[in-house]
Amino acid sequence: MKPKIFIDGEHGTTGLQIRTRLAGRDDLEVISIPEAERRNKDLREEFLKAADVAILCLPDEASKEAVAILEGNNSTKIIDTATAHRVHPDWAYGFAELDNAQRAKIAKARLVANPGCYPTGAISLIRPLRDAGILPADYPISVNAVSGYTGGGKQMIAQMENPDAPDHIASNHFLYAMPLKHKHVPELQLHGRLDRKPIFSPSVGRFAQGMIVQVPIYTSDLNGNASMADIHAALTAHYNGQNIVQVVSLETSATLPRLDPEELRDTDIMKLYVFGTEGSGQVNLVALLDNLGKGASGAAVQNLDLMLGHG
Ligand SMILES: NC(=O)C1=CN([C@@H]2O[C@H](COP(=O)(O)OP(=O)(O)OC[C@H]3O[C@@H](n4cnc5c(N)ncnc54)[C@H](OP(=O)(O)O)[C@@H]3O)[C@@H](O)[C@H]2O)C=CC1
Ligand SMILES: CC(=O)N[C@@H](CCC(=O)OP(=O)(O)O)C(=O)O
Repeated sequence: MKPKIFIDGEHGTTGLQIRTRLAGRDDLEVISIPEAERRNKDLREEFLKAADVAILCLPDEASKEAVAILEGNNSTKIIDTATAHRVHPDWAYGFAELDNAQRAKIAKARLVANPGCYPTGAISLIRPLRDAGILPADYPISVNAVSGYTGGGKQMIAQMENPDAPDHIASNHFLYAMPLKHKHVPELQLHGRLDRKPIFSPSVGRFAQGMIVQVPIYTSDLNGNASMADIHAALTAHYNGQNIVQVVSLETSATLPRLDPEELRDTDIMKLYVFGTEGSGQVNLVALLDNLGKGASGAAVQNLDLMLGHG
Protein backbone atom coordinates (compact mmCIF):
# COMPACT_ATOMS: atom_id res chain seq x y z
CA MET A 1 0.00 0.00 0.00
CA LYS A 2 1.29 3.42 -0.94
CA PRO A 3 1.47 5.95 1.90
CA LYS A 4 -1.39 8.48 1.78
CA ILE A 5 -0.36 12.11 1.93
CA PHE A 6 -2.85 14.89 2.74
CA ILE A 7 -1.83 18.52 2.25
CA ASP A 8 -4.12 20.60 4.49
CA GLY A 9 -4.03 24.03 2.83
CA GLU A 10 -3.21 22.50 -0.53
CA HIS A 11 -4.63 25.50 -2.39
CA GLY A 12 -2.44 28.08 -0.64
CA THR A 13 1.02 29.26 -1.66
CA THR A 14 3.11 26.65 0.18
CA GLY A 15 0.58 23.85 -0.33
CA LEU A 16 0.42 24.34 -4.08
CA GLN A 17 4.19 24.13 -4.38
CA ILE A 18 4.27 20.91 -2.36
CA ARG A 19 1.55 19.52 -4.60
CA THR A 20 3.64 20.37 -7.68
CA ARG A 21 6.69 18.68 -6.20
CA LEU A 22 4.68 15.51 -5.46
CA ALA A 23 2.99 15.37 -8.87
CA GLY A 24 4.15 12.35 -10.79
CA ARG A 25 5.41 10.48 -7.70
CA ASP A 26 4.19 6.89 -7.93
CA ASP A 27 5.57 5.85 -4.54
CA LEU A 28 2.82 7.73 -2.67
CA GLU A 29 -0.82 8.72 -3.01
CA VAL A 30 -1.89 12.34 -2.51
CA ILE A 31 -5.41 12.51 -1.12
CA SER A 32 -7.03 15.80 -1.88
CA ILE A 33 -10.00 18.02 -0.92
CA PRO A 34 -11.59 20.10 -3.72
CA GLU A 35 -10.68 23.79 -3.43
CA ALA A 36 -14.26 24.87 -2.68
CA GLU A 37 -14.30 22.54 0.36
CA ARG A 38 -10.90 23.62 1.72
CA ARG A 39 -12.40 25.04 4.93
CA ASN A 40 -14.90 22.19 5.47
CA LYS A 41 -13.83 21.06 8.94
CA ASP A 42 -15.60 17.67 8.85
CA LEU A 43 -14.03 16.77 5.53
CA ARG A 44 -10.61 17.95 6.68
CA GLU A 45 -10.94 15.84 9.82
CA GLU A 46 -11.76 12.79 7.70
CA PHE A 47 -8.75 13.38 5.45
CA LEU A 48 -6.40 14.20 8.33
CA LYS A 49 -7.31 10.91 10.01
CA ALA A 50 -7.06 8.91 6.77
CA ALA A 51 -3.56 10.19 5.94
CA ASP A 52 -0.31 8.46 6.79
CA VAL A 53 1.36 11.87 6.64
CA ALA A 54 -0.52 15.18 6.90
CA ILE A 55 1.37 18.25 5.71
CA LEU A 56 -0.17 21.37 7.27
CA CYS A 57 0.13 24.50 5.09
CA LEU A 58 -2.14 26.69 7.17
CA PRO A 59 -1.98 29.81 9.32
CA ASP A 60 -0.85 29.12 12.91
CA GLU A 61 -4.30 28.92 14.49
CA ALA A 62 -5.69 26.54 11.86
CA SER A 63 -2.56 24.47 12.19
CA LYS A 64 -2.98 24.11 15.97
CA GLU A 65 -6.60 23.12 15.33
CA ALA A 66 -5.52 20.38 12.90
CA VAL A 67 -2.99 19.07 15.42
CA ALA A 68 -5.73 19.00 18.08
CA ILE A 69 -7.95 16.98 15.71
CA LEU A 70 -5.15 14.42 15.47
CA GLU A 71 -4.47 14.34 19.23
CA GLY A 72 -4.07 10.72 20.30
CA ASN A 73 -4.03 9.50 16.70
CA ASN A 74 -0.75 7.70 16.28
CA SER A 75 -1.28 6.59 12.70
CA THR A 76 -1.01 10.04 11.08
CA LYS A 77 2.40 11.69 11.08
CA ILE A 78 2.43 15.49 10.79
CA ILE A 79 4.68 17.98 9.05
CA ASP A 80 3.66 21.50 10.05
CA THR A 81 4.92 24.32 7.82
CA ALA A 82 3.56 27.00 10.17
CA THR A 83 5.37 28.74 13.04
CA ALA A 84 3.20 27.10 15.70
CA HIS A 85 5.45 24.18 16.79
CA ARG A 86 9.00 25.17 15.85
CA VAL A 87 10.19 25.65 19.41
CA HIS A 88 7.98 22.94 20.94
CA PRO A 89 10.05 20.25 22.68
CA ASP A 90 7.84 17.40 21.40
CA TRP A 91 8.40 18.35 17.77
CA ALA A 92 11.48 17.54 15.69
CA TYR A 93 12.84 20.64 13.96
CA GLY A 94 12.70 19.93 10.23
CA PHE A 95 16.11 21.25 9.21
CA ALA A 96 17.87 18.02 8.26
CA GLU A 97 21.30 19.69 8.01
CA LEU A 98 21.12 21.18 11.55
CA ASP A 99 23.65 18.69 12.97
CA ASN A 100 24.68 15.05 12.58
CA ALA A 101 21.67 13.75 14.50
CA GLN A 102 18.84 15.74 12.92
CA ARG A 103 18.24 13.67 9.81
CA ALA A 104 17.65 10.53 11.93
CA LYS A 105 15.50 12.50 14.40
CA ILE A 106 13.22 13.65 11.56
CA ALA A 107 13.12 10.16 10.04
CA LYS A 108 11.69 8.61 13.18
CA ALA A 109 9.54 11.52 14.40
CA ARG A 110 5.74 11.62 14.26
CA LEU A 111 5.69 15.40 14.63
CA VAL A 112 7.98 17.54 12.45
CA ALA A 113 8.00 21.35 12.42
CA ASN A 114 9.26 22.73 9.13
CA PRO A 115 11.60 25.70 9.72
CA GLY A 116 10.69 29.28 8.82
CA CYS A 117 12.09 30.62 5.57
CA TYR A 118 14.30 33.31 7.13
CA PRO A 119 15.45 31.05 10.01
CA THR A 120 16.50 28.41 7.47
CA GLY A 121 19.01 30.91 6.07
CA ALA A 122 20.17 32.38 9.38
CA ILE A 123 20.40 29.12 11.34
CA SER A 124 22.31 27.48 8.49
CA LEU A 125 25.02 30.13 9.00
CA ILE A 126 24.93 30.48 12.80
CA ARG A 127 24.51 26.93 14.10
CA PRO A 128 27.65 25.35 12.58
CA LEU A 129 29.73 28.19 14.04
CA ARG A 130 28.15 27.72 17.47
CA ASP A 131 28.71 23.97 17.34
CA ALA A 132 32.33 24.43 16.19
CA GLY A 133 32.98 26.70 19.19
CA ILE A 134 33.77 29.70 16.97
CA LEU A 135 30.72 31.85 17.73
CA PRO A 136 30.21 32.67 21.41
CA ALA A 137 26.69 32.00 22.75
CA ASP A 138 26.34 35.64 23.85
CA TYR A 139 27.43 37.17 20.52
CA PRO A 140 24.98 40.02 19.62
CA ILE A 141 23.61 38.57 16.37
CA SER A 142 21.80 40.68 13.77
CA VAL A 143 19.91 39.14 10.87
CA ASN A 144 18.97 41.39 7.93
CA ALA A 145 17.00 39.92 5.07
CA VAL A 146 14.95 40.43 1.94
CA SER A 147 12.25 38.03 0.78
CA GLY A 148 10.13 37.68 -2.33
CA TYR A 149 6.52 38.67 -1.67
CA THR A 150 5.13 35.11 -1.89
CA GLY A 151 6.59 34.82 1.64
CA GLY A 152 3.49 36.66 2.82
CA GLY A 153 1.15 34.05 1.27
CA LYS A 154 -2.02 34.69 -0.76
CA GLN A 155 -2.79 37.91 1.07
CA MET A 156 0.51 39.62 0.32
CA ILE A 157 0.57 38.25 -3.24
CA ALA A 158 -2.75 40.03 -3.82
CA GLN A 159 -1.51 43.22 -2.12
CA MET A 160 1.58 43.33 -4.33
CA GLU A 161 0.04 42.17 -7.61
CA ASN A 162 -3.41 43.76 -7.62
CA PRO A 163 -3.31 47.57 -7.96
CA ASP A 164 -7.07 47.68 -7.26
CA ALA A 165 -6.81 45.93 -3.90
CA PRO A 166 -7.83 48.30 -1.08
CA ASP A 167 -4.63 47.41 0.79
CA HIS A 168 -2.41 47.46 -2.33
CA ILE A 169 1.30 47.89 -1.66
CA ALA A 170 2.97 50.03 -4.33
CA SER A 171 6.50 49.96 -2.87
CA ASN A 172 9.25 48.14 -4.71
CA HIS A 173 11.01 47.32 -1.44
CA PHE A 174 9.92 47.83 2.15
CA LEU A 175 11.07 47.06 5.69
CA TYR A 176 8.62 45.57 8.17
CA ALA A 177 8.60 44.06 11.68
CA MET A 178 10.28 47.25 12.97
CA PRO A 179 9.23 46.63 16.63
CA LEU A 180 11.70 43.68 16.51
CA LYS A 181 9.10 41.14 17.65
CA HIS A 182 8.88 39.00 14.53
CA LYS A 183 7.49 35.47 14.98
CA HIS A 184 10.82 33.98 13.82
CA VAL A 185 12.93 35.34 16.69
CA PRO A 186 12.29 32.50 19.21
CA GLU A 187 13.12 29.91 16.57
CA LEU A 188 16.30 31.74 15.56
CA GLN A 189 17.43 31.94 19.17
CA LEU A 190 16.63 28.34 20.13
CA HIS A 191 17.98 26.51 17.08
CA GLY A 192 20.84 28.99 16.67
CA ARG A 193 21.84 28.13 20.27
CA LEU A 194 22.05 31.82 21.13
CA ASP A 195 21.85 33.27 24.65
CA ARG A 196 20.65 36.65 23.38
CA LYS A 197 17.65 37.40 21.20
CA PRO A 198 18.91 38.22 17.71
CA ILE A 199 17.90 41.53 16.14
CA PHE A 200 15.90 40.42 13.11
CA SER A 201 15.11 42.96 10.40
CA PRO A 202 13.25 41.50 7.39
CA SER A 203 12.14 43.25 4.21
CA VAL A 204 10.19 42.40 1.08
CA GLY A 205 11.04 43.17 -2.54
CA ARG A 206 8.87 43.34 -5.65
CA PHE A 207 9.75 39.85 -6.88
CA ALA A 208 7.78 36.66 -6.26
CA GLN A 209 10.28 34.10 -4.98
CA GLY A 210 13.78 34.32 -3.56
CA MET A 211 15.56 35.40 -0.43
CA ILE A 212 18.84 36.80 0.89
CA VAL A 213 19.59 36.46 4.61
CA GLN A 214 22.61 38.32 6.00
CA VAL A 215 24.41 37.80 9.32
CA PRO A 216 27.24 40.36 9.68
CA ILE A 217 29.97 39.41 12.18
CA TYR A 218 32.99 41.12 13.77
CA THR A 219 35.64 38.38 13.69
CA SER A 220 37.59 40.02 16.53
CA ASP A 221 34.67 39.11 18.84
CA LEU A 222 34.76 35.43 17.86
CA ASN A 223 36.45 32.78 19.98
CA GLY A 224 40.16 32.63 19.17
CA ASN A 225 39.86 35.56 16.74
CA ALA A 226 38.69 33.10 14.07
CA SER A 227 39.61 34.24 10.57
CA MET A 228 37.42 34.41 7.48
CA ALA A 229 39.11 31.21 6.29
CA ASP A 230 38.34 29.48 9.64
CA ILE A 231 34.66 30.44 9.35
CA HIS A 232 34.48 29.20 5.78
CA ALA A 233 36.25 25.95 6.72
CA ALA A 234 33.78 25.33 9.58
CA LEU A 235 30.79 25.82 7.27
CA THR A 236 32.34 23.64 4.56
CA ALA A 237 33.05 20.84 7.05
CA HIS A 238 29.52 21.04 8.46
CA TYR A 239 27.78 20.70 5.09
CA ASN A 240 30.18 18.14 3.65
CA GLY A 241 28.51 15.05 2.18
CA GLN A 242 25.08 16.44 1.25
CA ASN A 243 23.90 18.35 -1.78
CA ILE A 244 21.14 20.73 -0.72
CA VAL A 245 23.14 23.28 1.28
CA GLN A 246 26.17 24.39 -0.74
CA VAL A 247 29.02 26.46 0.66
CA VAL A 248 30.40 28.68 -2.10
CA SER A 249 34.20 28.92 -2.23
CA LEU A 250 35.92 32.04 -0.93
CA GLU A 251 37.50 32.51 -4.36
CA THR A 252 34.13 32.51 -6.17
CA SER A 253 32.52 34.71 -3.51
CA ALA A 254 35.32 37.26 -3.88
CA THR A 255 34.64 37.66 -7.59
CA LEU A 256 30.88 38.38 -7.30
CA PRO A 257 29.96 41.99 -8.09
CA ARG A 258 26.40 41.54 -6.79
CA LEU A 259 24.02 38.87 -5.45
CA ASP A 260 20.53 38.40 -6.88
CA PRO A 261 17.87 37.10 -4.43
CA GLU A 262 16.05 35.40 -7.31
CA GLU A 263 19.06 33.33 -8.41
CA LEU A 264 17.79 30.10 -6.84
CA ARG A 265 14.14 30.63 -7.72
CA ASP A 266 12.28 27.32 -8.28
CA THR A 267 15.09 25.25 -6.78
CA ASP A 268 15.37 23.55 -3.39
CA ILE A 269 19.05 24.43 -3.03
CA MET A 270 20.51 26.93 -0.57
CA LYS A 271 23.89 28.58 -1.13
CA LEU A 272 26.01 30.00 1.70
CA TYR A 273 28.63 32.71 1.23
CA VAL A 274 31.35 34.19 3.44
CA PHE A 275 31.90 37.72 2.14
CA GLY A 276 34.52 40.21 3.32
CA THR A 277 38.25 40.84 3.17
CA GLU A 278 40.57 38.58 5.17
CA GLY A 279 42.24 40.50 7.98
CA SER A 280 39.69 43.33 8.03
CA GLY A 281 38.03 42.03 11.20
CA GLN A 282 34.58 41.72 9.63
CA VAL A 283 32.64 39.18 7.56
CA ASN A 284 29.15 39.13 6.16
CA LEU A 285 27.65 35.63 6.22
CA VAL A 286 24.96 35.28 3.58
CA ALA A 287 22.39 32.61 2.69
CA LEU A 288 20.64 32.59 -0.68
CA LEU A 289 17.52 30.48 -1.14
CA ASP A 290 14.01 30.34 -2.57
CA ASN A 291 11.60 31.13 0.28
CA LEU A 292 9.25 28.54 -1.21
CA GLY A 293 12.03 26.03 -1.98
CA LYS A 294 14.41 25.17 0.86
CA GLY A 295 12.52 27.89 2.78
CA ALA A 296 9.20 26.00 2.77
CA SER A 297 7.83 23.50 0.26
CA GLY A 298 11.16 21.95 -0.79
CA ALA A 299 12.09 21.41 2.86
CA ALA A 300 8.65 19.88 3.56
CA VAL A 301 9.14 17.33 0.77
CA GLN A 302 12.70 16.64 1.99
CA ASN A 303 11.25 15.92 5.46
CA LEU A 304 8.44 13.82 3.99
CA ASP A 305 10.99 11.67 2.19
CA LEU A 306 12.98 11.19 5.39
CA MET A 307 9.79 10.23 7.28
CA LEU A 308 8.85 7.76 4.53
CA GLY A 309 12.27 6.15 4.85
CA HIS A 310 13.65 7.50 1.57
CA GLY A 311 16.42 9.45 3.28
N1 LIG B 1 4.85 31.55 1.85
C1 LIG B 1 6.04 31.21 2.32
O1 LIG B 1 7.11 31.55 1.73
C2 LIG B 1 6.16 30.40 3.56
C3 LIG B 1 5.05 30.02 4.31
N2 LIG B 1 5.22 29.23 5.42
C4 LIG B 1 4.10 28.88 6.30
O2 LIG B 1 3.18 28.09 5.60
C5 LIG B 1 1.86 28.30 6.12
C6 LIG B 1 0.96 28.63 4.94
O3 LIG B 1 1.43 29.83 4.36
P1 LIG B 1 1.11 30.24 2.88
O4 LIG B 1 1.00 29.05 2.02
O5 LIG B 1 2.08 31.28 2.54
O6 LIG B 1 -0.33 30.91 3.11
P2 LIG B 1 -1.54 31.10 2.09
O7 LIG B 1 -2.40 32.14 2.69
O8 LIG B 1 -1.05 31.30 0.72
O9 LIG B 1 -2.30 29.69 2.14
C7 LIG B 1 -2.95 29.24 3.31
C8 LIG B 1 -4.04 28.29 2.89
O10 LIG B 1 -4.69 27.81 4.07
C9 LIG B 1 -6.09 27.96 3.92
N3 LIG B 1 -6.72 28.15 5.23
C10 LIG B 1 -6.64 29.23 6.03
N4 LIG B 1 -7.34 29.04 7.16
C11 LIG B 1 -7.88 27.81 7.07
C12 LIG B 1 -8.71 27.02 7.91
N5 LIG B 1 -9.12 27.47 9.10
N6 LIG B 1 -9.05 25.79 7.50
C13 LIG B 1 -8.64 25.31 6.30
N7 LIG B 1 -7.87 26.01 5.45
C14 LIG B 1 -7.48 27.23 5.83
C15 LIG B 1 -6.25 29.19 3.05
O11 LIG B 1 -7.53 29.22 2.48
P3 LIG B 1 -8.18 30.60 1.99
O12 LIG B 1 -7.76 30.76 0.56
O13 LIG B 1 -9.64 30.37 2.16
O14 LIG B 1 -7.66 31.69 2.84
C16 LIG B 1 -5.12 28.97 2.05
O15 LIG B 1 -5.52 28.11 1.01
C17 LIG B 1 1.94 29.48 7.09
O16 LIG B 1 1.84 29.01 8.40
C18 LIG B 1 3.30 30.08 6.81
O17 LIG B 1 3.89 30.62 7.98
C19 LIG B 1 6.44 28.73 5.72
C20 LIG B 1 7.57 29.09 5.02
C21 LIG B 1 7.51 30.02 3.93
C1 LIG C 1 7.50 38.15 3.41
C2 LIG C 1 6.74 37.66 4.62
O1 LIG C 1 5.74 38.22 5.02
N1 LIG C 1 7.24 36.62 5.21
C3 LIG C 1 6.65 36.02 6.37
C4 LIG C 1 7.47 34.82 6.74
C5 LIG C 1 7.06 33.67 5.93
C6 LIG C 1 5.98 32.87 6.62
O2 LIG C 1 4.91 33.30 6.93
O3 LIG C 1 6.22 31.67 6.92
P1 LIG C 1 7.33 31.06 7.82
O4 LIG C 1 7.20 31.61 9.19
O5 LIG C 1 6.96 29.68 7.92
O6 LIG C 1 8.61 31.31 7.18
C7 LIG C 1 6.65 36.93 7.56
O7 LIG C 1 7.56 37.73 7.72
O8 LIG C 1 5.75 36.74 8.40
